[in-house]
Amino acid sequence: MALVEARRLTKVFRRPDKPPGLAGSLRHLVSRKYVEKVAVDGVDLSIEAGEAVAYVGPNGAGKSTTVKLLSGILEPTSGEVRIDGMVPQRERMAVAHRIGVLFGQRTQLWWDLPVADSLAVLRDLYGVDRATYEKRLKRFDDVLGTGELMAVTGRKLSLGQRMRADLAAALIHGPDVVYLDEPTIGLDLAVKDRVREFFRDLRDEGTTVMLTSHDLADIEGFCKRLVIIDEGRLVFDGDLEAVKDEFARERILHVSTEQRVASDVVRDALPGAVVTAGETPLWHTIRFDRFALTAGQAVAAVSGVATVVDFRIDEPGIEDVIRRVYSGDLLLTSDSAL
Ligand SMILES: Nc1ncnc2c1ncn2[C@@H]1O[C@H](COP(=O)(O)OP(=O)(O)OP(=O)(O)O)[C@@H](O)[C@H]1O
Repeated sequence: MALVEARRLTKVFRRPDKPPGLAGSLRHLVSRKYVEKVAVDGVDLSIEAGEAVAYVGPNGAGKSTTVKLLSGILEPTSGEVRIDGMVPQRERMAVAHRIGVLFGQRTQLWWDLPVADSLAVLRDLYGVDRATYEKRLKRFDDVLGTGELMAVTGRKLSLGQRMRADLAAALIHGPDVVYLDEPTIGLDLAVKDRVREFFRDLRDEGTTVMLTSHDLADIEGFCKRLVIIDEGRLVFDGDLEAVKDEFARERILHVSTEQRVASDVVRDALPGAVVTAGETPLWHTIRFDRFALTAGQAVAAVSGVATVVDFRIDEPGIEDVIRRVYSGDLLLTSDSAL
């Protein structure tokens, strides 16, 4: 059995449908109406030990709700979750020892306590022995620079400091499954880099990671598997590189020539490609289907009409893949990835 298993996982939220104002509140008192929101809709997901999975989707797609269901914070409306065979909603303490959760938008540090005290409370709660605790603190300090934050109270931390301290709090008990929900949101680039490096270390040590992020740079080079959710349903579950290869067919070649050549001339040399003017009059941008043409053939074709001085090729990014899934271009069916 996989380390993390969700079967037909569903969460329906019910909230009062209350007309605005006092009159509306009074009316709601006598005739209560509710609206239902299906936040997670029949999600099946299996994550093996050691996998790093990217969980992406547009705003309101159901990502955070899934993470809350997988960690036992929320009770599913139907379906079930198992973490190493245990149901997190029932075996709370046993599962809490195995998982770490970081919500980028919310802290789990105590507002009025110095970070050191928050971490010590968590240490005692999880029964982490002193030597292991000190070793982990040192490591967090080495990679995340948390040492300088120890004496600062939760409320005084800047966002970047808060995230680093929260990561330490999420991992102080050495969980083997970690859910990271928007872990780099609002961080400056230097802190992002440190945090990403830390995630790579975690993954390389065999920690199972599920990462939710709108910042696709968090995902590239970190997660092998991509899971996409939209309106509560999984619309894609597969290998990130494979899907990039299969669906991001377009290659973009930027080429500069010694002499000016009209785009039409280049276009005639490259039937099927889309040729537009580049960043300077000596550059052209050529979009082509990589299954129809190789980059070498494209460069050779331009060389036939002018002397090529320089070129570069843009690889398709994960943004392309996700954009295509959202636009319905990349439709997944039961006999493809899902
Ligand atoms: N406690 C709640 N009560 C009612 N509706 C909720 C609750 N929590 C989430 N929702 C709704 O469920 C849907 C999914 O929300 P969720 O936060 O899981 O999305 P998300 O994919 O994490 O979005 P984002 O990327 O914006 O954080 C949204 O329509 C949201 O408004």
